[in-house]
Formats: sequence, structure tokens, C-alpha cells
Amino acid sequence: MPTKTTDVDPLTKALEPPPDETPVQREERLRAEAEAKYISDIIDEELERQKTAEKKAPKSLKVLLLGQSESGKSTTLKNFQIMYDPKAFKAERALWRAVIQLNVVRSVHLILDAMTSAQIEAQSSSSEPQPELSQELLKLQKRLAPLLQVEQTLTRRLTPVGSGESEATLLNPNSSYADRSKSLSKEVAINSGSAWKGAFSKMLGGDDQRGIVDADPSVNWNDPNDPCVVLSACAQDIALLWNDPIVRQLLRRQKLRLEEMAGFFLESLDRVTAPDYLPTDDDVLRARLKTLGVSEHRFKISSKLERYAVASYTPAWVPYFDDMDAIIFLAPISAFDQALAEDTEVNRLEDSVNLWKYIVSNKLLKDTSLILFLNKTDIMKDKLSSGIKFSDFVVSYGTRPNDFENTSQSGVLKEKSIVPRTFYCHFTAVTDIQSTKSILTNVSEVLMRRNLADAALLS
Ligand SMILES: Nc1nc2c(ncn2[C@@H]2O[C@H](COP(=O)(O)OP(=O)(O)OP(=O)(O)O)[C@@H](O)[C@H]2O)c(=O)[nH]1
Ligand SMILES: [Mg+2]
Repeated sequence: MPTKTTDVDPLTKALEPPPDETPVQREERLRAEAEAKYISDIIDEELERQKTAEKKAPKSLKVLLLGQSESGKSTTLKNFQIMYDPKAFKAERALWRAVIQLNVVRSVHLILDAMTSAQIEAQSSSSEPQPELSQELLKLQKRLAPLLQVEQTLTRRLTPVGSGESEATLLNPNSSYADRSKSLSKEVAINSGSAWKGAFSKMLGGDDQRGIVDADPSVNWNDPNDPCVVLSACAQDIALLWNDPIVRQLLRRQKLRLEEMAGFFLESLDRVTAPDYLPTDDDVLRARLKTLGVSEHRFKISSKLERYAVASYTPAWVPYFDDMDAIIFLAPISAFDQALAEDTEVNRLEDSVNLWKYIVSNKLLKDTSLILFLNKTDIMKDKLSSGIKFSDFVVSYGTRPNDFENTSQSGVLKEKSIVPRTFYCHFTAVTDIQSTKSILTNVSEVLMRRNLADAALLS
């Protein structure tokens, strides 16, 4: 039926039935049209369904862990892993064994270094008298020399060839003890990628590829080249050294508080040097291995949500992370009496405060949730109760009581943000799995709720 109006659009015109349409053709055409509409409606419905689904299931959450070196980023990540990817965490247990062995060796070398510097000082008449090293200690010093080799072996195996990182300095195998002391101030560090894990699997498997370990506890623990052979042979001597009253006196004088240092295992020597030693969850959390660079991890938190956790600590990274939903900022409050390893002029707490100020005032991060972890509260408490005065390092603290309640509320780190936002602040000791679990659960819930609220606003 031709229409009489002239202002009809060309499309309608094109779709018009032909003027000479037969009843059969007409029936066929109507059937085809109905079918096309049916299909088109299904597509529309599907699109609509997808749109609603997208609104309901928000994009994955991206969380950045930020803080100075040794603030606890990797340790927090391990907690995420325990909670949301326990299989992967378990699988790496055997790899951490060697890290812990290296941590033990490092502690021993810190003691031996303290002895050496005491000997050197004793020779210069100007200094105050040093406690004299006993014959027994001098013998221990000699007997523990093989540990130098163990340290080199472990370091070499931990840092894959060509990792190209200057901080992951390999110790020169020909270096003298004094040379080594200098290089020891540099920690062993690994790239955040998984290259070191690959290198390790090979190492644990031995030269003859006796077994691909990949963290399977059924490693060949009887490998004669395993560092644990020397380590367990030295265990008794290490214990003698650590428990020696002169050593304790020396360490006190040099203000070396090993118990509070990262990767301290000397109180569990028998256990961690045993040939069949496999680290516990707590051991893995207390193990210390410096991370270089940024790593990204994905976790499934609920059936719909995934989380990225990325670790980094340099403000230079910040512009790359403006699409983060949240930053967990770690400030080790126990570090109030320490200087940065990379710049001994800078107090570590002050450095944390400066980094935090930079973050809260950064325009790129104005839509990012900020969660502050005032970490290492356990060490903080120990320090304060052992008589270290907070006000000696934070002058503005004045004469307030030197206890955790007061110092932790002193507001040092609670800087105001340039944009109005909610702050979440937690006192943490991320080496404590139980308390960290409830904090991380809480953080996840807050972030998911915020994410859902944002999605609702957009709809
Ligand atoms: N006692 C105690 N030790 C902690 C706490 N948090 C972290 N540590 C230990 O401190 C050391 C450093 O923690 P990491 O997680 O390696 O620090 P990081 O921020 O990843 O440091 P980098 O990799 O150098 O950037 C590790 O040996 C941890 O076991 C804490 O709350 N209490
Ligand atoms: Mg790290």
C-alpha cells in the first residue's frame, strides 16, 4: 500500500512492501520481518543484561602496597597470599628455606663484624676500653669462617645471573673478611619477578636434576652441596656465639639490636638449621629478602572480585599508579630511632612521614582510597619498654610518657589530606597472621563496599 505523504524517510521507503506483492509473498515477508525482530529483541535483551551485570559486578580492585624499604610490603603480600591463594603460598615454602638460611648467616656475620670492629677499636688508645674477647670467642671466630662460603653460595644462587641489579651485589669470592664486611651492608635483593624462584628450583633439584622441586617438600634434603650441611655443622658454635655474655655486651655497646632486625632466627637455631627443616608459615613471614622493582599479583577475593596487589616504594612510581583504587601505605613506626640504609643522614620515621605527605597531597591520587598501616607495633612496644626514648628522636614529642599508647597517638603520621577523604588507619604487626587476617578482611570489605557504591553512582 503506497503512502501518500511525501516527507517519508528513505529507509521507510526502502522497507515498504513492493506495490505488486502477492499474498504469498506478503506472508513470506511478514514472517521474515517477525523473525528479524525476534532476533533483534534477543540481542537487545542480551545487551541490557550485560550492562546490568557490569554494574552489579564492579571491575577488579587494584591495590598498591607502598612504603619505604623494610616497611613490610612483601610481608603484607604474603598475608594476602595465605588468605586468598594458600596453594601458591604453600608451594613456595621450600624456597624460603634458603632465604632463612641466608638470614641466619647474615646475623652471624653481623656479630663477627661487631667483634672485628671491637678488636680494631681496642688497638686505638684514644677510645674507651672495650670488653676483651675471650680465647673461646677467638676460636669461634675462626671456626665460623666457613659460613662465609655458605653466604656466597646462597647469594649467588638467589641472584640469577644477569639480573643486572647493582644492589644484588654478589660477594667477591676472593674478598677478605674486611672487604666482605663492607659489602655486607648491602643486602641481598631479588627482582620482584619470579626469576629467582626458577633459579632456586634448579638449585634445590641439584646438578643432576634429581627432582624438580618447585616447592614440593619432597626435595632431596640429602644433597651434599646444600648449605644446610655446613650450617647444621656450625649450629652449636653459632649458639655459643649468640649466647656469649661478652658478645651481648659488644652488641649493646654498638647499639646492634639483632632481635629486632629483619630476618632474625638465632632464637630458633636448632630448628632452622636442621637438615630436614621446612619453614612454618610464621617463619616465611619473618624471613627477609629485599624486593627490587614492582610486582603484580592477582587474587580472587570473592567469586566476582579480583585484586591486584603491587609493591613499590619510590615516589617516582606514583604517576603510574593513578588508576589504583586503593593504596595501603606502610609506615614502620618502630623505625623512629633508625636511619635509612640508603641514606644514613635521614631518619626512617621522618622519611615515612615525607613519603606519606607526598601521597596525601598528590592530585593524581585524589580518588584513591588511602589506608595507613602503622606497622611493626610489636617492635615499637619492645623498644619503648626497653627504655629507648621516643623524644630523643622526635623532639616535638616533649615530655609525654614514653609508652605505646601515647607515642602511637602523637599524630606524627596523621597528616591532613588536600582533598576531603576518609582515612583508614590500622596499627599492625603484619608478621602476626591472625591479627593481620582480620585487618585485611576489614580492608577488603571497605574497598568492596566503596567499589559497589561507585558503581551504583554510575548507574
Ligand atoms: N616484628 C615484625 N617484623 C616485621 C613486621 N613487618 C615486617 N617485618 C619484618 O621486616 C622485614 C622486612 O619486611 P618486608 O616485607 O620484606 O619489607 P618490604 O617493604 O617488602 O621491603 P623492600 O622489599 O626492601 O622494599 C621482614 O623480615 C619482615 O618479616 C612487623 O610488623 N613486626
Ligand atoms: Mg619487599
